[in-house]
Amino acid sequence: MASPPVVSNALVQHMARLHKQSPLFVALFDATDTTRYANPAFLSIFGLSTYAGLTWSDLMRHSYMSGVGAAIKTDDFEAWLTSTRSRRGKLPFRAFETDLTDGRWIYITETVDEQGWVLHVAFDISAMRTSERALRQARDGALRAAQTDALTGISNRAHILQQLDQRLEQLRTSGQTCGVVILDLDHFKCVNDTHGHHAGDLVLTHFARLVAGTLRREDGFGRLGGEEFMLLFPNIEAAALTLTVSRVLELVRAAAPLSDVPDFSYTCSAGVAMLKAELDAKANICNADRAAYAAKANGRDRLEWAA
Ligand SMILES: Nc1nc2c(ncn2[C@@H]2O[C@H](COP(=O)(O)OP(=O)(O)OP(=O)(O)O)[C@@H](O)[C@H]2O)c(=O)[nH]1
Repeated sequence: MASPPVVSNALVQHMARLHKQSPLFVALFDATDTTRYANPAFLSIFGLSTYAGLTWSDLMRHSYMSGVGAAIKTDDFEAWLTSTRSRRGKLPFRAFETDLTDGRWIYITETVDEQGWVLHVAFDISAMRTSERALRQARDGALRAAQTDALTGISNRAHILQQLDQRLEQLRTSGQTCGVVILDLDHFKCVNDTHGHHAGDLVLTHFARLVAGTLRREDGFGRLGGEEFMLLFPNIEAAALTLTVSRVLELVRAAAPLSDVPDFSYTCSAGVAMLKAELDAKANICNADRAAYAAKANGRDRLEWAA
């Protein structure tokens, strides 16, 4: 059998030279979403001369603040970031179109490896027929809406379950482990009953943003329904998962999400499990669900591991 081609230094140098001169926008981000490579064309989008130390979120924030680069049309950048991050780097491949502040229109491809590194290759499609652009944009918008929870902006049930299937597949094919966590807000009915449904909505939105801010890019976070959420943590040890979830519970406990009621606080309970290759998606969810139920039964505001 022929052996796989060797990636020699010379080959790498050719690739680097070609990327440098290519009009394609090429960038590579590691699992923490820090830029590890960006060619001059990519940097020119943002009017930057270096990418050193910049994360993808930094690039987006830079665009938003300076008006150079990605056209980000929102009044609430942090909400936009939470929502966009819930779709970013979750599936092995996706492609979409976006516009730049200078009026250019680009087509972006996003390829994700099993270690959570993301390769972007994008190209300028400004010259392509504009008549079909509105249609394509509507299609991308519809896809985003179909994946997004309307209230919190994170993944909806269908999107997080799609990610769960993906993680199960990776566990079966390459042994890549993944933690699954069910988070359920405590006594949430009481929040609605005491402070009103609108306040309840604010708490849910606040919770989603707070938790999203603690996650790695490859982690999945979705709202299953009501006050129940699911998290997926690929490539994590049990001890680290316990620490991460404990930190989430701590942050929630310390939060004051209602500015009108400054002494209002809330808690949540967590059921934690590692995905099991021999179980289907439903049975894996049941496992974490049972643990969440135990956390409720044992007094709430705590995490329990699945048996
Ligand atoms: N404000 C608001 N409330 C919601 C939403 N979705 C579900 N709820 C409410 O969430 C509450 C969930 O109540 P329960 O299932 O009894 O659970 P709980 O009060 O959190 O009690 P425990 O889970 O046992 O701690 C219900 O009152 C629902 O009406 C939403 O989108 N917005």
